[in-house]
Amino acid sequence: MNCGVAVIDGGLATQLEALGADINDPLWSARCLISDPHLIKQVHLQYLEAGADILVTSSYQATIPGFLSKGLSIEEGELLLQQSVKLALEARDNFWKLNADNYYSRALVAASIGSYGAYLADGSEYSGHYGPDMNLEKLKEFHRRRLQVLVDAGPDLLAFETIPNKLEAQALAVLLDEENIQIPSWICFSSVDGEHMSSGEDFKECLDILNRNEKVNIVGINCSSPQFIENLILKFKKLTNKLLAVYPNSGEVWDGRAKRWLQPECVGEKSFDLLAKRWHECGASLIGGCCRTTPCTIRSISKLLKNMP
Ligand SMILES: C[S+](C)CC[C@H](N)C(=O)O
Ligand SMILES: N[C@@H](CCS)C(=O)O
Ligand SMILES: [Zn+2]
Repeated sequence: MNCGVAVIDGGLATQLEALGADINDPLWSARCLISDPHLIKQVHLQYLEAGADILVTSSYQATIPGFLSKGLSIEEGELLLQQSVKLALEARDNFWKLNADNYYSRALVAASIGSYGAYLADGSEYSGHYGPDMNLEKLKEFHRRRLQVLVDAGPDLLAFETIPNKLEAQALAVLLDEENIQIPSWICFSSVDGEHMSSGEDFKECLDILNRNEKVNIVGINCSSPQFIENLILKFKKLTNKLLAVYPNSGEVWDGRAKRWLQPECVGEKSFDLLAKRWHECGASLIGGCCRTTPCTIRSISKLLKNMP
């Protein structure tokens, strides 16, 4: 990794869609694990080509209960979770065999673990409203088996993504301890106002909890507007000494009911790559893109941050 920065890949689900996959489904991108695994590998290869140092797997919305509701067995669901890691490891290894030269680094594979809200498939990863019956134990049990299966499949790290509230972050931190996870992990949050967690809670209380947990190596923001990121990095810098990861979306806003992306009310003037340079200057160490960002986005970041030709 060059210059103290690692480039994370870009949107996986939305790039699968761009390649023709139908992800309008409660499983969202995880549907492709059943129907189009070759497309998942193709997207991973596109991001490697674009200079990504870290590939995030296709398991964001892949859950055992989600697969069960499609009529699959527990064993079949677990195999699909393993497959998500295998596809990324194979893409990484194939690409590295052909491209172990000056400007590519051997990429790492981060197993994606989307929030409980992602599993609900109703956009609640941007509200954090999980209902009055939700509690720490339920969130731990929701996440436990998928975490075990993904870790056993051999990724280099874990990427908890689009976490919208403090309770879920706390559940994940406790789970990492209970399961004695030995690979590094990041926990990234969504924010819809650029100041708070999506739930409206303060980041401070949440980061105070994570600061006490050594299994969480990296914290940050994903799938939120790029316009919010600089302010949030400066905020996080005051609240934690952990490494910071930022991989915002394109700035479009997900309408969870209509299941479509809406144009932002106000469009910033700076391009994504220039913003990314600023995020690095402000202290982010891992930088990439989330939904609706593309291999072109990642190539432009790689050029600017790592001097990739
Ligand atoms: C990050 S959002 C665009 C993911 C999709 C959502 N969980 C859904 O299924 O509608
Ligand atoms: N890693 C997931 C995040 C969705 S918010 C993806 O890129 O599809
Ligand atoms: Zn996203």
